[in-house]
Amino acid sequence: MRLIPLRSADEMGQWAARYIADKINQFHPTADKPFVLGCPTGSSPLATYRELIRLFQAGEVSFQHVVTFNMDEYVGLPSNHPQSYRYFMFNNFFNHIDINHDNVHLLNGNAADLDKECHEYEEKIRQFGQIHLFMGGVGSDGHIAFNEPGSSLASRTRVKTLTKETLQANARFFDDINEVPKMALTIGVGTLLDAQEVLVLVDGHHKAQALHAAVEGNVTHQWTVSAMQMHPKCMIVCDEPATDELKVKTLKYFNELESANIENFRAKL
Ligand SMILES: N[C@@H]1[C@@H](O)[C@H](O)[C@@H](COP(=O)(O)O)O[C@@H]1O
Repeated sequence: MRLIPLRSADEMGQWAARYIADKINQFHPTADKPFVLGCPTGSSPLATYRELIRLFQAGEVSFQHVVTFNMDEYVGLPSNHPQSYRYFMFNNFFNHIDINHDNVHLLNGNAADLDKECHEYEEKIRQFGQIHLFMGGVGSDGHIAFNEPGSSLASRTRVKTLTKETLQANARFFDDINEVPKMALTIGVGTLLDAQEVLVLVDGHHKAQALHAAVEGNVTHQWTVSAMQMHPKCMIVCDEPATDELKVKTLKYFNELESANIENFRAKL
């Protein structure tokens, strides 16, 4: 696991966007060989999407041959609801880049048969072989996608009931906590572990315990982000407040490991 300790959420966005753009460009995607990107929603990836749009506008990356799969979606929200993850993705990202909308995959939280929807989603991912890079955020309770505490670390895409903590955390996007859907469709921890590479964004003091669990804790279904310790290629990008619960020694270790890369990245900004 790599940990990239940066200063701020904006800097995280610049790092992650540059990393994703470089990956796409190095892959040389074509219609027959698209780059498959996994996408999260939430406040954490906003700066990354903004920066990816800027890189696209500057001609530094194209999404013409990029296929996307989103991590999760609420159950029962109309697709044009401003808090649906479909709406979020088009509004904050897809409408501003050159992606072919046929290449966008989002779970349908209004499907008549939700289990079938989840099963078919996994099948669609398999048809592309593998997700090359899955970007994710983390909840303050350590959930990745909507894999709430207690989720099987071998889980696949399925319906999940959201915890009270998640409902409370996401209430800020709705007028009333009772409007937050109580269920969601989410890729599983196993789905994420199958990706070739995972990039996790962790920002803010309220995520400090989750970061501690991810980096210093044991692998446990209580903090599903900790499963990323078993991934052969996972990079966690964080800001300063998120490191509040890490041991000084841990932070020093990762700072030293990454200092040349971080200096190099800042020099190019
Ligand atoms: N299902 C989403 C997650 O995919 C997201 O990573 C997390 C953090 O959200 P935020 O980035 O807004 O803190 O919470 C939500 O519940």
